[in-house]
Amino acid sequence: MKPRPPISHAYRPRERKPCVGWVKKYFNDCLCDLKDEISFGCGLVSLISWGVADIPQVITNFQTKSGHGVSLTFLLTWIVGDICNLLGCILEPVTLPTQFYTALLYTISTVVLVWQCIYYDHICRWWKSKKKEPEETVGEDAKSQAAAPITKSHESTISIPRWASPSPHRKSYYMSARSLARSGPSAMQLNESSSSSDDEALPVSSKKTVSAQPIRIPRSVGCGAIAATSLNLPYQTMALMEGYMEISMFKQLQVKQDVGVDENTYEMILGWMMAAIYLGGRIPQIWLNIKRGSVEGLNPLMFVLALVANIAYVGSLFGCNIVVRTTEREKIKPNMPWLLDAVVCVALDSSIILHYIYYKYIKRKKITRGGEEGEYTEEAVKLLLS
Ligand SMILES: NC(=[NH2+])NCCC[C@H](N)C(=O)O
Repeated sequence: MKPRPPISHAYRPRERKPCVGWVKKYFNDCLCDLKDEISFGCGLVSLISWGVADIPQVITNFQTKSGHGVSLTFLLTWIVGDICNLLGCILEPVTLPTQFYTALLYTISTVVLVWQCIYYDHICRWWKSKKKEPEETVGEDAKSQAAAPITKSHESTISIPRWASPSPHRKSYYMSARSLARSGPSAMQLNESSSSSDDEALPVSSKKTVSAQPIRIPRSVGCGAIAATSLNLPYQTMALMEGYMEISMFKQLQVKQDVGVDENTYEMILGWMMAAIYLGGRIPQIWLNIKRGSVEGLNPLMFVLALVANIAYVGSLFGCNIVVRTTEREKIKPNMPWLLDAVVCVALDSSIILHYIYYKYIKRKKITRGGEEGEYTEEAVKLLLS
């Protein structure tokens, strides 16, 4: 391990202003010039974007009572990547508090999202198929009664519910750019009913039938879980903030005891693992969209927010840590996994957003134009837009 550069000299020449009180207090960071402020601002944008990124998808899932629009494999890779990232934050002696909080925030929100998808797509289905069995028996009895010639029509009709759902920087010592950069990034669109090309391919009559018979799933469970998680979050976060402050003090001590910065092998392994997992995770989502030829149930805002968060993360890295704060080229190397991850994620998220635009607007227009009669087309448009 290379000896850590003397902490106290790292940024002192650039210190011109006193630290900003709340930044010092809550983020344990000191902004001494405009570049620091830009960097911190980018980190903050990234933190906020990540903090809310999953909410649109959570809302869409709640509205559709399904998580089929988003790939569960993609979300699970996010969680695995997040765990690597959190471990990296804890191991890294010079991690910024913004990084740690961001990582914690998106891990929690992604856990909520995954839980919701599993709940709607697996637990609910299983539970309803269990309930369905006795009801089907009743339905068969009803059918045989209906077949009897004397039975009146209104008595014979027993509707059987279909339960199956459709589917930085530290002034006191050298700071790794990764700290800010890690505060990463996804988008959502509130109240948008997503209509897939699968739906679009359906004849109008069958679409009407589907919309006339909404699948009813009790909301209380999903609501309760989300509310409970959200209510608990501030308290958990406060406790974690306190915990983090302690860890960070301990880490500062470590730094002073000349712990190496650049060549933390475990951190690098975790960093590259995290980057590979995050990047690989987009593939199942892209594949799902292509396979279905549809973006039904997917909230694009999640990816728009991820895009903003990743761009802001790169901005915070380049804006201050790597280019400005650190002049030594070799300091870029340890931050490469985070930098590469954010840059490639921007490209992949852009492609997912383009997919969304294609399936939602361009492909839909083509289908609409393909209508046989004016009336049919208009009606189809209304249904598709609804
Ligand atoms: N659960 C999360 N949102 N994790 C953040 C992932 C960050 C990573 N750069 C990505 O865009 O995939």
